[in-house]
Amino acid sequence: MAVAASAAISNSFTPSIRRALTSVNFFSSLSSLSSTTISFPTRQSHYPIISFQNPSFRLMVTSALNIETSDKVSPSSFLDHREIGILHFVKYQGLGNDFILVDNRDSTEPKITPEQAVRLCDRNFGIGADGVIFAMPGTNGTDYTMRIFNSDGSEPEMCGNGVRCFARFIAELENLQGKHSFTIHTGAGLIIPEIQEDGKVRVDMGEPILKASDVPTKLTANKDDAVVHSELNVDGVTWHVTCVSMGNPHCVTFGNKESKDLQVDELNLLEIGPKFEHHDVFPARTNTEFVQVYSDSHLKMRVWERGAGATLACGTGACATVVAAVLEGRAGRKCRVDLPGGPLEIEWREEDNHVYMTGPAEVVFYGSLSL
Ligand SMILES: N[C@@H](CCC[C@H](N)C(=O)O)C(=O)O
Repeated sequence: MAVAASAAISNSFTPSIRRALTSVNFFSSLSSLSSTTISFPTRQSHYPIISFQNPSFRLMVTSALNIETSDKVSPSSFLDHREIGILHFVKYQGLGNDFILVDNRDSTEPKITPEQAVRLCDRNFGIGADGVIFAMPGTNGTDYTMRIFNSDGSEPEMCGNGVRCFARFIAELENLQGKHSFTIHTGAGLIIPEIQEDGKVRVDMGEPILKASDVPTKLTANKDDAVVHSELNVDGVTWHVTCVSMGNPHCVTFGNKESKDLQVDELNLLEIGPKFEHHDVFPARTNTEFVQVYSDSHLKMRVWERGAGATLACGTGACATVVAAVLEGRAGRKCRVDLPGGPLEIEWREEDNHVYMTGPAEVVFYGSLSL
């Protein structure tokens, strides 16, 4: 079985990668090893090859770590192959929030189902990711459409770290270098990422939605139409919450009646997170951000994501956090938000009411699978 799968996969690689694999007798090693390292005479000095044997799908990945470019083989030549039954993907991460990116530009139907996404996202039995993202044809005149499945198979409207990865993925697919900007249709409307010269991606995330019924939350609005610093009882503890949608719902808290200023490292996120996510005041469930204020322009945040649990970062969550901090009078409009996976720069601009997010997005590895 392993050899058959490997043979199919081998055809998906560029000739130089195939030569390298063949030269170390890769295919016979696949049936007995779960992990091995291969020297590559191509664009990478050492290519760790990891194979997963799984009854429901077969997968091989090639790591993109330690890249030393030495010839003309480009990642897009790998992605260009289109064998029937074989799905190529690239795994990306934005501050440790990781995604399986699928080239879906030839169809408006996602190439994998939510159920398959759950299996692929599994960190023990699959590739491991917080979600699967599809790069699709544009809608209403946009360059592209982005759809995403969370690791639980649900489909959110938007993903901030994901859209930075999406922009880098498009640049790779289209073989673009340097500064580039795209218009992307998402469930949260038009999103415009711009790849900067340094490789980071700055994203116009649009306007935050504050109207309680649109977030959505059943909590009563107390500041115009918005829910700001409102009391929410979660498992006997009264938390102060501000509700913000960045296309997807967020509940932001800086503390509760017992501990007014949170020490976010002390939180038991696994216990408290799901109680917020499934609270009956959030009809579409919610993402929750627990925030500590360092200064007027520096916040620290941990997140419990709807449909994905505790992740290392959440872009829409960082945006919602700064909006909530401004509404509660805790910080200015331009902040650095520290997440477990690293910092994001966020600005809620007064001039256009848009939120701008800047941060990294990197390839982790390339892979192929037969579903
Ligand atoms: N990690 C993402 C958010 C992904 C969607 C979220 N889990 C939801 O269901 O709304 C981000 O970086 O924004």
